Amino acid sequence: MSSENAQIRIIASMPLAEDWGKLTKYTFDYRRHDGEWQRQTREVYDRGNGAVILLYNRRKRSVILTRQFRLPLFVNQHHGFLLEAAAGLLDELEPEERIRHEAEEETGYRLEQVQKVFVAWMSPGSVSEKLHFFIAEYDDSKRTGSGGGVIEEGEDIEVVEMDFATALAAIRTGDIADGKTIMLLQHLALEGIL
Ligand SMILES: Nc1nc2c(ncn2[C@@H]2O[C@H](COP(=O)(O)OP(=O)(O)O[C@H]3O[C@H](CO)[C@@H](O)[C@H](O)[C@@H]3O)[C@@H](O)[C@H]2O)c(=O)[nH]1
Ligand SMILES: [Mg+2]
Repeated sequence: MSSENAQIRIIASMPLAEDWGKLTKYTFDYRRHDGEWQRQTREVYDRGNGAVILLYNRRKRSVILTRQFRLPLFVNQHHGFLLEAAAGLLDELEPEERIRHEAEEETGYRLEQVQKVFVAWMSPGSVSEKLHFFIAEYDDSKRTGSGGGVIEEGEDIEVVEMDFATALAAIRTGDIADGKTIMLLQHLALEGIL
């Protein structure tokens, strides 16, 4: 973060919470397009950057998803069990290294080749996370275990193999409702990969 440039001056930062993630209230001066400076405050939630991967199989025309409980949804009028592409926080690792590790931990597939497709900010008004998107081909020979995540960390991940057509239909019905997962499924369709 640059604290000062021609258009932005950070005036103060006040930690509101420093626990799992960091919630900070920033006061900054912003120079508007008409040249006037305006003082503003914004809360920023920082819990690091992340990576996500969609596993696909051309022959079976299928994808590998995970289903796990997500508390933030549960407290916002959803049952909480969300279908998602495998994802994780970087924790100091390079995105490609992290996502290979995460894919095996969560889905049980060990992938040699992963392809980076794009980077996106998923909630830019409040969350600082930058998310790195990957895809990779899987087949049964790459299966090393049953996945499921790390019990000690409270993970209880169900691995779901789904027809690609069923997954695309599930976006329309709302059964797949996770942003990063929708983006990767649509990427496979748009690029004609599946
Ligand atoms: N103690 C504690 N543990 C937490 C907390 N939040 C998450 N964890 C634990 O931290 C681990 C995070 O797992 P990852 O696989 O690394 O991340 P994720 O939860 O799947 O996904 C996150 O990253 C994605 C990609 O950046 C995001 O898309 C997703 O929203 C989420 O933040 C899990 O074991 C989870 O239980 C918390 O507030 N307290
Ligand atoms: Mg995860």
